[in-house]
Amino acid sequence: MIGSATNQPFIRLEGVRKVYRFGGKEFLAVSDVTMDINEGELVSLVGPSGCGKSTLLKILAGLHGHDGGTVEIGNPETPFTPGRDIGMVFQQALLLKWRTILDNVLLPAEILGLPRAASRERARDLLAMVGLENFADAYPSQLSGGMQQRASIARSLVHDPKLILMDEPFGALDALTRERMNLELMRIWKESGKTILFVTHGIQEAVFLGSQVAVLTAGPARMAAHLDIDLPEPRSLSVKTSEQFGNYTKQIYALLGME
Ligand SMILES: Nc1ncnc2c1ncn2[C@@H]1O[C@H](COP(=O)(O)OP(=O)(O)OP(=O)(O)O)[C@@H](O)[C@H]1O
Repeated sequence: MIGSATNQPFIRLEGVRKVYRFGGKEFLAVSDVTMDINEGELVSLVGPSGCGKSTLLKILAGLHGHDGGTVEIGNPETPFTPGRDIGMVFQQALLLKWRTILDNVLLPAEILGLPRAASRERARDLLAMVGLENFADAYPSQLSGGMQQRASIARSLVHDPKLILMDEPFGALDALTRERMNLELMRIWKESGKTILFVTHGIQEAVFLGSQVAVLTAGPARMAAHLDIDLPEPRSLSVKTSEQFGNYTKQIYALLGME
């Protein structure tokens, strides 16, 4: 984990509120979310379905506005340019089927008009980092779901963004592949040093991956807690059987009223 040289957090959310308006009606999706996130953290956002996790991610991505509170990203040491500095990973890999894996990974660099040769080199390095170096010229249909999701993680990193937003990236994968992808993501996070926000329904997944876990309660989203997760490093799957891990998951179940 890289620490920020400044005392100012990388992300500052203060009393964030979001109202959806449709058909003359209003729906309060996020009522009051306050949290600070330092650079280099992997923060899991966990909470029940419909509690506003994706909405919060979309606000951070600049895809949705907010109706109250403040959202600030960046600090004097690490300035932040919204269109340039965000990488996104969704539940589905959303690869373009007519483009090779390498060309899919290159897409954000192309859209941003980054230098071609350097981007290709970086894309190849990223494919190696996610274990797909031999699939650069393959097409998405030739890859398994887990491999496609690894390609989409490489794509989210190709333009070297400062913030990666992940919305249930492993939700569509089978249980074993999901565990393998958790280990992969852990390694990629350590290697890249990026700030990552990771939305999940999975309490175990949230604790296993997060350096911090933000717990949101049911709609409208409110912060129930923001926990620091202190588990032995490097984390391996066996940590899930430890008492410490069990205590964190129990605490989150209790916060969600699911004891
Ligand atoms: N574009 C929209 N217009 C109106 N309501 C919306 C819109 N997007 C989301 N909502 C509502 O806002 C609430 C929060 O949705 P959101 O997708 O943020 O929740 P979530 O916690 O990510 O859910 P899930 O875990 O099931 O994906 C839900 O009740 C949803 O119906």
